[in-house]
Amino acid sequence: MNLEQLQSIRRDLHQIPELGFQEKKTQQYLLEYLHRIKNEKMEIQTWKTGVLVKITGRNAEETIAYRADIDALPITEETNYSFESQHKGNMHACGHDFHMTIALGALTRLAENPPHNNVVFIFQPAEENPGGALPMLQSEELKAWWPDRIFALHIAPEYPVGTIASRSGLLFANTSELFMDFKGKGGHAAYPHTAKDMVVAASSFNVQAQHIVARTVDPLDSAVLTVGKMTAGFVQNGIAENARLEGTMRAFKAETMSGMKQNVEGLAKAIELAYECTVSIDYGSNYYQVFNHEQFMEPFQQIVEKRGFKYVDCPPAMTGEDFGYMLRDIPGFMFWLGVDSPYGLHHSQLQPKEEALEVGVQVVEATIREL
Ligand SMILES: CC(=O)N[C@@H](CCC[C@H](N)C(=O)O)C(=O)O
Repeated sequence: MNLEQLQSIRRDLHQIPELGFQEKKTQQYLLEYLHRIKNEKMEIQTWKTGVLVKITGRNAEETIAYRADIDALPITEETNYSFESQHKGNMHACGHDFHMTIALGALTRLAENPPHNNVVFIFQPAEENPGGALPMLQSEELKAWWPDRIFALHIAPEYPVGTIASRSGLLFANTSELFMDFKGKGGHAAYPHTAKDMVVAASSFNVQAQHIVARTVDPLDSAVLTVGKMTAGFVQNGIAENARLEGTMRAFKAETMSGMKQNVEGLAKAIELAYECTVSIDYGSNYYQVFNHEQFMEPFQQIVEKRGFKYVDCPPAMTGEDFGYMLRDIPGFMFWLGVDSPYGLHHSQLQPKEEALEVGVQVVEATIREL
């Protein structure tokens, strides 16, 4: 498969972004492609909206797996691509269209010329939300094809095409979503003393919550508390009875995350008292840290450099990934693939360079054959 074919697949997938566990068209697209190239070495099965493919190795001693996530984000695309999202309000703004295309490219080459060992390709739903990796790990389908080793990639807008970045040990943080509902008393804007204003209560929570990272987390440790969405009220001259904050917390250490949750709960109680309201907290999905197993990193670096690409030993990031659960249970690693976009992950104008597709396919194929 050449770059033109990879681009064509990526552009098809880019137009049909679907949220976690709703990836029906994406699954259909993957299955149609896989059945077109299917041969006697390949087996295909589905799990919810995901797909698993096994290629039997020539002389298999073990099984290596490669995981690609397939879901998209509720972001309205602003790239002006001729092939922009046909699902208004959803976008492949985290590069999962790239991840799937690279998997299909490597799979096609390996199906034509099978590797020594068995390989399982995992097209996993719901990475962004609510998390597909953990239930997939517990599924009969994956248990039947349980791999000995596993790896995955994520596109990296900040690195040039041809650069691969990773590290031994911690790569991505522990994460917890944060959903908070504030309930007070609505009223007329001109009579604030008769109401309990949840715009003020939720704003106050968000401003004060910034002290949690700044003043309760050891400066030599690292954590994040970000509210990405805030909704409240109905009208400009009314007082909002309800407000909702939606965010995420990140920490490199699990105990730091527990401490932050205690502080969030303490502050919520203080807001209840101060603003005479009720506050409920839901932590949504929590992802386990991505921790790369040391034994793979040196051989992987050699595989990358042997193909003429640049390997960078990078610092850990505050991104999260439910692939962390897979690495908790199966030895392996994850790496960043440079795609050189002026706009970052989760941005409505993310524009990864498509030349990186070929780099990804070469590295994934070579890793499966040589690691
Ligand atoms: C690589 C990446 O961007 N992953 C997402 C994972 C989201 C986890 C969860 N929905 C949360 O927001 O905590 C990320 O935002 O890092």
